Amino acid sequence: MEAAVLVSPAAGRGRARTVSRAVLDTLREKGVATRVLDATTRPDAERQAAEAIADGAGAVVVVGGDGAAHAGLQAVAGTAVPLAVIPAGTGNDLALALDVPADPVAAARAAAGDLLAGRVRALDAGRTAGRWWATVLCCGFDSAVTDRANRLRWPRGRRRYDVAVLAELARLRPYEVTLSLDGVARTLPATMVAVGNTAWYGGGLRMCPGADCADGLFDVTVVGPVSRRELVRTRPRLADGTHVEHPAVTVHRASRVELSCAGLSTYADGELLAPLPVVVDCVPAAVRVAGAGPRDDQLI
Ligand SMILES: Nc1ncnc2c1ncn2[C@@H]1O[C@H](COP(=O)(O)OP(=O)(O)OP(=O)(O)O)[C@@H](O)[C@H]1O
Repeated sequence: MEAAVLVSPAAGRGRARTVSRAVLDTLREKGVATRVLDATTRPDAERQAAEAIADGAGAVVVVGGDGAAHAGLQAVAGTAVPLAVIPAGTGNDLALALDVPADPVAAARAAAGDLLAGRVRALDAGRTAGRWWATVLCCGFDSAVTDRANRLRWPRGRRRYDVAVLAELARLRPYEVTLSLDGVARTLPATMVAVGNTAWYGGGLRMCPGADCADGLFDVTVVGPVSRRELVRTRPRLADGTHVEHPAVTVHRASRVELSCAGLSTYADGELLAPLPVVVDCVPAAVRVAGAGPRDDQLI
């Protein structure tokens, strides 16, 4: 078994690079041969992973956060080649949803055990504008914040997001969104719409708490019109998913979601995906995952 290994150099502010040595040692000690890819950009990572598969690699192992998993996903989705996610980013929402051990070495041990035993878990994946994604696709307030943060030249780092949040809060108004769920369309005022294949996004926020990544359906959380005060007060409830009890929030299930609204973009797995309008399809069991829980054989 040879695995192509993608290390996301910037993930977790360099943590992925730091832990990659121990991860590689663990994979090799367990008997997984490794082919380390030296991609420096995400498109490069996607291309190199696809080439490695075409060249016979039997698995793709990503070391990093959700952006790294997103890159690996483009190469493996729709194939029989398994993906293993070693959490080393800032958010790691896919690893959380898959019950991957939080410690990178433990995650590598679990991945190696599954790869060598041929044990995989099937994961549904979202397909939008020719891209695959695994966690949550969102548009509305959060995507506007990210768009604004990306446009800002100053300040840098986390504070850029704080400035963008304040600016978007100042101009908060519901978007006029046309949302179609399995062919049934409605136009409604929404602060944001989140389409969840898995529950978490944004680094541990349980946006779509009931999402099951193996049921062939998305959980769609729609946040209707809310005041600034309500938005700020309700946001902490994202940590445990109880925001869905707020009267302005509705939750739906569908396998095909169509979204349109002028001026909004969509993000999925934390990465910019496409401007609206988009069609979002849930592709059942599109990905095979190694190293995911629940497992009772932690010591393999
Ligand atoms: N193999 C790679 N090589 C270069 N760049 C990558 C690679 N994988 C991902 N990236 C890019 O690097 C950025 C950061 O990586 P990543 O998302 O993995 O870490 P993070 O942001 O720390 O974690 P998280 O997304 O879970 O919060 C991403 O936006 C992604 O586009």
